[in-house]
Amino acid sequence: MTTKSTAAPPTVAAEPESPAPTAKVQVSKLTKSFRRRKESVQVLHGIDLEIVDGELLVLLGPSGCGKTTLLRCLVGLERPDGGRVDLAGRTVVDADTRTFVQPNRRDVAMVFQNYALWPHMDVARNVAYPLKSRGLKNLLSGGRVEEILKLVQCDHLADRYPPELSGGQQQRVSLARALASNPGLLLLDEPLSNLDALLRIELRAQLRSLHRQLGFTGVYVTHDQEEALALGTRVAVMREGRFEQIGDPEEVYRRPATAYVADFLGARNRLEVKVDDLGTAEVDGQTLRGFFRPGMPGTYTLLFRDQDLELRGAGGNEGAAGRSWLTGGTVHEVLPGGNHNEHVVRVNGIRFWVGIPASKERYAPETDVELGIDPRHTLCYDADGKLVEGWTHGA
Ligand SMILES: Nc1ncnc2c1ncn2[C@@H]1O[C@H](COP(=O)(O)OP(=O)(O)OP(=O)(O)O)[C@@H](O)[C@H]1O
Repeated sequence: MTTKSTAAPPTVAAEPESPAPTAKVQVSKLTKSFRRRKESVQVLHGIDLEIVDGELLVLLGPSGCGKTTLLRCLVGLERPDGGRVDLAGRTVVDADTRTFVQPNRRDVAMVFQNYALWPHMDVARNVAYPLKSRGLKNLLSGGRVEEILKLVQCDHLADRYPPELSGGQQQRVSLARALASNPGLLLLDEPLSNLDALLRIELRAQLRSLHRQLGFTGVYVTHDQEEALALGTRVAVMREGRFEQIGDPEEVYRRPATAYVADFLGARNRLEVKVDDLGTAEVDGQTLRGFFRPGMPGTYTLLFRDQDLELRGAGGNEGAAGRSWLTGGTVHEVLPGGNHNEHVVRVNGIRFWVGIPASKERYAPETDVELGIDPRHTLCYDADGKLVEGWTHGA
């Protein structure tokens, strides 16, 4: 038998505290509106953000959610209406005191989607430009241009002009130009989105190792979730000018805090369910037993990633253990892919995308199928779109 102890809990020798990392970038209550015709449209709604030294924060979100506007406020190309920005302890924006430091007086460099190199300067002069304009003579004479061009594997292009370069080479050079002066903050606005798929992946890897080697502090804008997860030391998912979730990339991917984040990170298959007190879930006239634990009646949204769903022929009994099967499905279309064949399936008018490994059976259009769902690979959200934890025995 155990008895409750009334003794004071054992004391643990205090670890010597490591100094709290200081914020390199501190943004508070940042707001920004634009005038469109006669109306004012608010694009940033009181952004609060801290970025520590060496972090590469990725801003992820759909078109129009305010990612670029936030970057432009950080570099000084937009003047915020309200709030404050401190870079390395120096206030560069403070709406209350009407402080606004011009872009060339902030220690910030930016890489643009369209490279923005000076066409009349060769590569070496493009890269040297920020060193000259900031009067960084030591870096100039110390071989910084050659060094940084070598790092981005463009040293052999030093005397070429931008129009003579491929898109990938131009973007490497613009990265070298941005990094040349060791800026306190590097901003990257969809730098890879003009490149073809293979080059994107190659440059993504190169960017990651550059970040590892140089340890720069950066903010990287993209609407590509793979890019965000591959590059970010932290990921911030934006929605209509606010942060919906900020966190470790793995955490944001595994446990999206809201249905919006889950949907944006690939959980695009959706089932609305009504659950009774015993944990029995009704899905369009079908019943799922044992999926929910008892004692949490209500209406929930279940979200699934394509690769977490399974198919089997109608009336079949095969399939992985632990799955529940929704009957009455029909394969609508199949999109063959390299590793996965995407099956578009309809069950009672609800559309699902099911990614079946290419090594497994591929179902022809019009085949009657059942859809396998597994609580261990299901995300559950309440009526407000908030993540529900501990909703199933199976997870
Ligand atoms: N100068 C401007 N004048 C008026 N509206 C603007 C201006 N700049 C941006 N906007 C509007 O602000 C909103 C946010 O734009 P922003 O470029 O920040 O979005 P985004 O998330 O970067 O989108 P994308 O991924 O398409 O670049 C959009 O609705 C856009 O039309």
